[in-house]
Amino acid sequence: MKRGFLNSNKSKARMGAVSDAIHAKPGAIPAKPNTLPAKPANVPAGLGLGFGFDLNNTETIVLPENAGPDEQVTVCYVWRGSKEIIVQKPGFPTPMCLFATRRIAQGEPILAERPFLIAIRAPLGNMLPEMERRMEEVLKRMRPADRDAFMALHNGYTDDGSGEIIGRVRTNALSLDGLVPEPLANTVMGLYCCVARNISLLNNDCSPNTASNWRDESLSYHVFAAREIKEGEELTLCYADPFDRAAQRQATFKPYGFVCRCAACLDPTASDRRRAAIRSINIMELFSQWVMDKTLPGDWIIDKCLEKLRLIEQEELQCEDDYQATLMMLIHAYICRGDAKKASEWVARILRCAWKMERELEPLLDAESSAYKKHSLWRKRV
Ligand SMILES: C[S@@+](CC[C@H](N)C(=O)[O-])C[C@H]1O[C@@H](n2cnc3c(N)ncnc32)[C@H](O)[C@@H]1O
Repeated sequence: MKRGFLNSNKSKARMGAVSDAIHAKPGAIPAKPNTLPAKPANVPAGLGLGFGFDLNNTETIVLPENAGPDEQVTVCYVWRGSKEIIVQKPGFPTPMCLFATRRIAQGEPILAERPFLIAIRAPLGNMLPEMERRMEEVLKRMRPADRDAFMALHNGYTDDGSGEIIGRVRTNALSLDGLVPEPLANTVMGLYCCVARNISLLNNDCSPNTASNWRDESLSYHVFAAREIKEGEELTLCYADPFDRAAQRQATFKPYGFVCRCAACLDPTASDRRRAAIRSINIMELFSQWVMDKTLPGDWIIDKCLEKLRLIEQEELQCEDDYQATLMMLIHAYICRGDAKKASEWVARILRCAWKMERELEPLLDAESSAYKKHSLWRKRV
């Protein structure tokens, strides 16, 4: 999960769930890519690229439409067509779950929340005043308590013409994959962001201790512990791409009005070197090479994976896709070697990445499972 501009059971249970292991205090988010419905939603004629950034093709909707008075709702300022994408999702609106946790182990759910606002990512430049005016109308659709909570959020964009609302969105929004009608998806207009009461309070750390995913079917963000979180540790996410160099990340944080003093930013030379090394180890390519080239030692790819994993853990970047992808290659490597016992140990590790929801791997938890012998990679490299 990244900040929007950079990169929650009936009644109370639907409101979003905050683990009792966390506490929100003043000054204290590609999610799994969403799939579009099999049948494309009805998109009004004229909503296409040729029409450019035409705000007349937008609408304000409140979802779920028939929410009870104590159910969290989201005011969405979106392109026409997104409403159909959302309401046609199988299971929508799925009730959210309550989590009760104390010790925060890797993969434990911490917070599930339906945002109070989803909006088109604000355009820059001369569109800002028009966007701000439209957002004033959007805010009128929010419940008073949500509006108050929104306006109480920090605004770091006070001197770039953003306005009070757009400024708060830009400071606090998390980006959201999907939900954009087909003609606009994969364009500069094809990105939404959302603001939520609790998740928007997460501060930045370039080695964040949370990872999250967005679930269309409940219109909610879910935050998990990306690694073991100690008692008293602040919960964080990264507002920038953590693989950017430290200087580049600081430039990204500038409009937010802070200088990051996390461990990676305080020792940028060593950290930049390790982060570059993580990215330089293309584990998928190396895996293909190892499967084809039988002259390479049997444990060659395993050493590469372990090296990458060591660097990721040193930089505390378990929230990043590289971590889970490396664990997956280790599992594949052991399956290729016909070692179900070792593979199952790494399956147990990857299943702790609960934010990734790799449920199809569950049968491989049991080293005796017949799923191993049926696997397409079984004993491919013995
Ligand atoms: C999304 S808000 C986070 C919640 C905010 N701390 C608050 O009190 O509302 C983003 C703002 O928090 C502050 N912030 C976030 N991460 C920070 C950090 N690592 N160091 C200092 N300030 C930070 C900055 O003022 C930033 O504009």
